[in-house]
Amino acid sequence: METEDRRILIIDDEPSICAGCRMTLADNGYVSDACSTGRSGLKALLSGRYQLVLLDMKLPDMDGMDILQKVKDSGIDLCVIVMTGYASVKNAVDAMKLGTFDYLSKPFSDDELLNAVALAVENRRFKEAHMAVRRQPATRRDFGNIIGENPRILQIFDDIRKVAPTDTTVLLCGESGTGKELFARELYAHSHRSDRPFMAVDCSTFSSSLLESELFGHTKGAFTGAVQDKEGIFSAAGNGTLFLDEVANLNMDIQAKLLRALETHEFKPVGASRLKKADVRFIAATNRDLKTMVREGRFREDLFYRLNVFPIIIPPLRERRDDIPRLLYHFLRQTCRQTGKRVDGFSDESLEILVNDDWPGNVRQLKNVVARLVIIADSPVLECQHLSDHWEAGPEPVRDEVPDSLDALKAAKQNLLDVQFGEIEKAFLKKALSEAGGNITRAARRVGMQRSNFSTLMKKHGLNSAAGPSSDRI
Ligand SMILES: Nc1ncnc2c1ncn2[C@@H]1O[C@H](COP(=O)(O)OP(=O)(O)OP(=O)(O)O)[C@@H](O)[C@H]1O
Repeated sequence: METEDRRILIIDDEPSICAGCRMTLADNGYVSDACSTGRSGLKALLSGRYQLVLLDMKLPDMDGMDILQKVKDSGIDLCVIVMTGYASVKNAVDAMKLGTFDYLSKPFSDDELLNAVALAVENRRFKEAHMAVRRQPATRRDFGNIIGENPRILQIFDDIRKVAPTDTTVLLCGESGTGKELFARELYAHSHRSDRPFMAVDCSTFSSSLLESELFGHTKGAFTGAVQDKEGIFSAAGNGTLFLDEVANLNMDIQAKLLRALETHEFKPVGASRLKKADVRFIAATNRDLKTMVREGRFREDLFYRLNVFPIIIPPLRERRDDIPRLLYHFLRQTCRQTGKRVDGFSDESLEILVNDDWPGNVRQLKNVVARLVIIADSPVLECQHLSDHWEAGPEPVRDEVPDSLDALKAAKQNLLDVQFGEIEKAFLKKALSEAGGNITRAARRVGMQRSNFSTLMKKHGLNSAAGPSSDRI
């Protein structure tokens, strides 16, 4: 974007902003022009000469949103950085929904301007590179640590291959145990920062005050017990990658500090008066619906858009059942190696039950179940009998984060009840079916339910009538 044919346009009615930006950009090798009205700016943009625009949202003759909409309608592929006052951050977020890449809150520093432009340039290069390169057929050869051939997993490998070489922030979303950390590590391994540190922080394991000092460090005397300066994870990550797990657990105060770190790559240790720089690549993960949290006012909207630049959704295991046999055999071999025990495989019947299970704890639960089955196995083939032994050991607890508000506590309680009640409900259906020899009508009658309700519940739990005598819960 530094060359003459890839100019930057600044549209702002304040001459001092235009002049200041142009000077800073010129000092750093960028070529730019400026327009002081919306109409002249729009005309210049529609000429197609510009690939990046710094756009003021409040112009005397036109609204910035109208300009954005018209450019979008024209089909011109433009990277937009919105410049806005603090009062209109909401407006800026709306603009992001129209395809805006970034926003700068006025007044902004030269560094903030240059950071935003550099990110936009990098994003542009990334998009161009991948438009030019023909899509490679999905292959899993270079993802040796991850077991999966399901099309949605292969698509994730493809996405990781594309996004890993950039410094773009990635948000991994998926239920607990789906493999978010594993995918984060693969992303890191495929990035140009793979020879630098990978630091993982579980945001749910620290109290808010401790987390701030863990992340950003602290100075001596910053709080009781801070007997010396301490480097935080941001500093320790050096020029590496920071994996923020369970990012939904950050409180509002730390969210604001993280937002600054994401925007300016600057952070302030607790008790320090000066900002420090950190050139870190961020990967975040969540098992919560951040959009809902934003709607409920529990997660900052601007931080959400900052994190959600490149979301990767990891499906729960029950939505990729074709991978279950591969995972079962992978963990079977792994446990056999670790324990020195010889178990060759699963009987067809037990495999079918395992494949049809709901796996609320996803791959982590499956891994633990296989380990337990191998340990208790007394024959080279795992039979249904072994599964029922496991079932008596109780369902796998689903790990969850420590709630940080009354609402979150209630949601956690409901979640736990749903999971545990679901298990009881399923066992109840299986028992009734088993006692009725697999006959749905008789099973429903025995427990005093209408057949239609009974069979709806069976569908909910993925049971068929054969799930009677032989089918036991894993
Ligand atoms: N596709 C997979 N292939 C092999 N192992 C996997 C796969 N997915 C997950 N695992 C294993 O399952 C366990 C849980 O994975 P991981 O910790 O990455 O999940 P997570 O989504 O980050 O969980 P949480 O949200 O609870 O932190 C790990 O031991 C991981 O190695």
